[in-house]
Amino acid sequence: MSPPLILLASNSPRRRVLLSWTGWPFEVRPADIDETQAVEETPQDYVLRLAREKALAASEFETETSVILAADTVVVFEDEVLGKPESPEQAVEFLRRLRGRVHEVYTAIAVIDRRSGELLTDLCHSLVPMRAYRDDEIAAYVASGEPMDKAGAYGIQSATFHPVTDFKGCYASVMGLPLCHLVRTMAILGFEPPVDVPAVCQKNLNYVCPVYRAILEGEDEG
Ligand SMILES: Cc1cn([C@H]2C[C@H](O)[C@@H](COP(=O)(O)OP(=O)(O)OP(=O)(O)O)O2)c(=O)[nH]c1=O
Repeated sequence: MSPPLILLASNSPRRRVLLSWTGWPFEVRPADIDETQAVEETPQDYVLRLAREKALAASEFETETSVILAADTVVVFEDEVLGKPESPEQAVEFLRRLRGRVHEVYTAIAVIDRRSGELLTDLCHSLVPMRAYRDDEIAAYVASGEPMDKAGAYGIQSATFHPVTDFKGCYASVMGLPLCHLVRTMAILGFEPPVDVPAVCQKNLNYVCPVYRAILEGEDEG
């Protein structure tokens, strides 16, 4: 089967970088939707719904692409969903709350096969331990502006703040796109990536994703 041309329905620069590692060709066209959480909606249902709604919104675009991909990431701490901070003050508050504790990150993906109209979703769950960074480190990180477009007000990938210690789950998922789940979902549609994605992840992130390995070996940890 010829490789799919993917429409990545996303504003996220991280998702662009991560998707580029799969070797699949893609175009980017963000889909803006209302991201309000519904009353009594669980974090899992919420991220899955947002990923699905972004993909469906993008399916209205005029495009030659054969697959649409959208995703959503949320941080969950003490049963509360922390999305992107609304102000620098809220970024400071989020980072103080998460400091020295473990929280959850959920990333959902939604994939639409435009040949059949089939829509598939998948969900990746990670437990993320934060280091006990100091208040002055928070202040410098928030002043850099970096936290403002990120769920929970941090980037696991930050080279200066490096907020996460001893993380063992799916790093790519916390960054915004679980490549393991994407490869699994695309395989259901009959698409294999042109490159060895675990090897590319290892090269770029310097670790072997245990979630990816579990999925490749048929035992899902995600
Ligand atoms: C927790 C975490 C989130 N993020 C980012 C990934 C997402 O871009 C963002 C979560 O917000 P999202 O609403 O999932 O995504 P987005 O608004 O950036 O892009 P779009 O909806 O158009 O696809 O936070 C990191 O880059 N690193 C992290 O460690």
